[in-house]
Amino acid sequence: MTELLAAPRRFRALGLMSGTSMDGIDAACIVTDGHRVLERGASVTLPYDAAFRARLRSVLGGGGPVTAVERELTLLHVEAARALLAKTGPVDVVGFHGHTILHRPEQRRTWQIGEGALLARELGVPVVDGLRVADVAAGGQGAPLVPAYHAALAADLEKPLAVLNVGGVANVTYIGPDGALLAFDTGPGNALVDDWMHRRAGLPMDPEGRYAARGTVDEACLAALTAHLYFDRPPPKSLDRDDFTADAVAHLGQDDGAATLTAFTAATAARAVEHLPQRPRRWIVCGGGRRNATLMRLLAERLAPAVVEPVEAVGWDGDAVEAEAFAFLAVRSLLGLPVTFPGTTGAPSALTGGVMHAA
Ligand SMILES: Nc1ncnc2c1ncn2[C@@H]1O[C@H](COP(=O)(O)OP(=O)(O)OP(=O)(O)O)[C@@H](O)[C@H]1O
Ligand SMILES: CC(=O)N[C@H]1[C@@H]2OC[C@@H](O2)[C@@H](O)[C@@H]1O[C@H](C)C(=O)O
Repeated sequence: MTELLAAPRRFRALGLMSGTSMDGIDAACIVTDGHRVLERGASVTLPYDAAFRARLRSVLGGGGPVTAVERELTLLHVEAARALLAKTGPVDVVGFHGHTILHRPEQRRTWQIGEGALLARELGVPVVDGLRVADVAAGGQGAPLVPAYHAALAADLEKPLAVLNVGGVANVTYIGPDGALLAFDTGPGNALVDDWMHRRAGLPMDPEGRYAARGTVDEACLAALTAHLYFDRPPPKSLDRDDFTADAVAHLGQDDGAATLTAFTAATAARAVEHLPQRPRRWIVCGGGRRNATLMRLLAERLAPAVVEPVEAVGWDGDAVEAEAFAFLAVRSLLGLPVTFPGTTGAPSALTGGVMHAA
């Protein structure tokens, strides 16, 4: 407590995120008082090699031994954090997401692997992890967590506004004219397309959406995919990476499959509108999916007349938003401020969260 009282009002914080795409670790620094984003600093990405990605994939679901992969994942986070600290200089706290290997909020289970204590020891900086745990224990979805940061970043932007993150899974944050938040996972992001490209073309993704652009959307398959009851369910709601499969497109050719799965992501993100209190006039898109030109075109078509643009249009860094968010949430945790809200995770009330590991 004395330590907390002595702590600076402005915190330099470093956030670390290993997302559902399993493409690597994003690390970013910000300066914040836990309410406002006072400065956004440098960021780095440490990509996973194919062999580690395969090992990480092998522990998804949590059915087998995870210790060795968890250790390796943590040491890769040490490497990513050190690379960033070399650019930014020392920080007060690190926010560590870890990697989600299981997410079953209806069973009050969510599991992010990563050893916060080891990371804190190696870096010599206090680490906050376990940011989803208290929320899920209280009956919340434990996700999405980033909306509180979207709201802080969007403080001066015109509302209502929708922020769409297209990572492995896609999630939306709606910020109403009064600042009220409504957030949920909309459906698949890039994960199904990535897996499809991996199987059919040996590629980690559909670069810029070029394969999807050459293909034709199979409307019957798209209808079968979007018939899933998840999309009718009102929020709060969240997804595990592998809640959807590409089985419905298995018989399609490489390009038509990519086109149909990309349309699936766009169609379900657009269906989020059904659950929003008002139609946003502007959608800003972060996450790797904003680099997929075919996806961006389909989103613009389905959300018209709303404007759809990458978050760079408002000066944010679409690759760093999630890592920055975990820096922000770590500071909020340190200050005992809420990190989840009834409108974001369905938490029964605004809740703080996170587990602190001393350096
Ligand atoms: N140039 C590109 N063209 C097409 N797709 C791209 C491109 N660059 C990145 N992507 C897509 O973005 C994905 C990575 O996105 P991102 O880093 O936002 O995901 P994440 O942080 O793992 O996910 P999550 O938000 O689910 O935690 C890649 O797997 C790929 O599908
Ligand atoms: C359980 C889990 O790790 N969920 C991720 C996933 O990836 C995107 C979407 O699904 C989102 O709900 C969440 O990540 C971001 C960082 C979040 O919590 O806001």
